Amino acid sequence: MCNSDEHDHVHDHSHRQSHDHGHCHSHGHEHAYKKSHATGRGQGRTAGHGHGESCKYAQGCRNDASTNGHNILVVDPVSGAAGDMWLGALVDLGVPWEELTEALRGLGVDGYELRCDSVISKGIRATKVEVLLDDRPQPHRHLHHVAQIIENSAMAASVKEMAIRVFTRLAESEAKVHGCPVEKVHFHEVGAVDAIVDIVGTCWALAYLKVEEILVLPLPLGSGTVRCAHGVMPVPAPATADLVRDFPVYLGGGEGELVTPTGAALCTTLGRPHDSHSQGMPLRIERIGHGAGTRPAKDRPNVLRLLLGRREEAGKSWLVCIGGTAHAHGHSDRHGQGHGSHGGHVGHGDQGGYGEGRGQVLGQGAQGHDGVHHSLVGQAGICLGEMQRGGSENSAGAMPALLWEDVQVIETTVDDMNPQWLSPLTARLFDAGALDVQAVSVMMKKGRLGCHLTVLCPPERGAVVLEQLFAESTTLGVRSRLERRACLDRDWVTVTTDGGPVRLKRGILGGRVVNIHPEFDDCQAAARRGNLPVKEIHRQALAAYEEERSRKAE
Ligand SMILES: O=C([S-])c1cc(C(=O)S)c[n+]([C@@H]2O[C@H](COP(=O)(O)O)[C@@H](O)[C@H]2O)c1
Ligand code: NI
Repeated sequence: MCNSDEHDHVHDHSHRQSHDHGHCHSHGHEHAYKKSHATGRGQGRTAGHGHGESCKYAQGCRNDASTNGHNILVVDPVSGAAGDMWLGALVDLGVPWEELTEALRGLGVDGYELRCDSVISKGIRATKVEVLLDDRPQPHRHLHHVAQIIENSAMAASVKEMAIRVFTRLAESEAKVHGCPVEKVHFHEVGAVDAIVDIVGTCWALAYLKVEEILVLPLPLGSGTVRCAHGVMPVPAPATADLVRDFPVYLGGGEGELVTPTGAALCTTLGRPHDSHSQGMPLRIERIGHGAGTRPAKDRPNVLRLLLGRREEAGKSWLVCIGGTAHAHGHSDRHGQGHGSHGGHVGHGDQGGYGEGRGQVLGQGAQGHDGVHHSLVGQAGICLGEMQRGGSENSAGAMPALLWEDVQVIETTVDDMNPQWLSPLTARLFDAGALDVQAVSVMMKKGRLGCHLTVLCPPERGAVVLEQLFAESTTLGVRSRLERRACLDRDWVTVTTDGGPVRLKRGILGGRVVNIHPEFDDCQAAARRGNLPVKEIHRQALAAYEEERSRKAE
């Protein structure tokens, strides 16, 4: 889809293509039992039924994000992901159709009508959104034209930014694939409207729902080939293959093209992969939406499923077991989505502070060894119940919210390492991003005195930390787990002692100082400067702080 003299093939992301989420088929879904409404451009032209009413089966809209935790959207590509499926699923979640179409009309793009139907796909009710083009000719649009359309609209700046970001990635992938500069990429006349509606509509809807984080489950890429304007292309389509780099995918999962470039651009630009770091994330599912694709469902519903929930930071938590059934101990599949870990949480209540309580596990999205998405809607093993976090977290009402974050814990035990190497090892681990390094002496087999090392690091530093651990120690293997840690807010105040300035680190909970600690390095430096014992400087620093506090209180 590059518009250049030397490279002139037409990029027809077109309604008239015959790909699987194909846009040209009238109603490929099994059975449209309620025609909700359609709306057009211009004077709010209505086609279909009941313009002005909401999709009857869509859940009531709500955009009242509460203050505790944040809104998270889990993308479950049951049968793939395409732009129209995204939009359908969001409407199904409760995004009001009238407001969405009104916002899209504000783009000033003519020549199409939008349609929203409630359909049944393999026993699952879903919302199907279609962009129906009329005969008006469409201009060729390059990335900058699309960006201009979006910029000129009255949408919120955040929506514009998101949509342009998605389009830019799409165009960059096309440029890479077709070997042309990104400015030469053009969105073919028909496909451009489709993509504009799907991408801008999706970004608008995500902002409407106040979604703050998007997690994407492994994407089934499908198989075979897809026919488009310039011939037959392999599945995944080249742009899709480029866009899903760094995201968990699996080959197959159904015949034909399951993830389109637009669907891939939305998932991978706005979301992050659901991986070991988000396993076990406490989440309360509030709404579920299904967006239907066009091709007829075969062995599973042809839907994209969106789970909208709240990632909770304190108090009651729900556990979503994604990528596994509700086993306490299970197996892991070849996609690295462990099956057992969450069951372990529920059974033992020993990780991340989640107590035993009444376990709530939603098993879904399990993948078998053949790489096929086994757990279909309707087969998902759901054993739900409320689960309380253990310990002081239960008293969420009384205790101010804490900031919870993921932390990776890496452990190893060695009995053959020169203890002198511990010091450089520790330094390297900190350089690699470790938050803490602990070493304890342990008696190991054959009566050998060894060393048990525990390294804490942010999950994203895990790989680099591991590399250093293997490079600088004699270990042949490590254990790793993801835990949750809660930290107090911190700030610094500086006081003057007889040895000079010393900073004090304060720990703050709900606006109250609950911890205060003179920084040891500062105390040591001040002690040297003032030729005083460190403990004296420590005492002076606390006294100076107390004095200042009392003075301010008066
Ligand atoms: O026509 C061209 S150049 C074309 C390129 C690509 C690449 O991956 S490159 C893909 N497609 C197909 O177009 C349809 C529509 O995709 P949307 O994302 O716009 O829905 C789809 O089948 C692509 O594989 C066309
Ligand atoms: Ni292309």
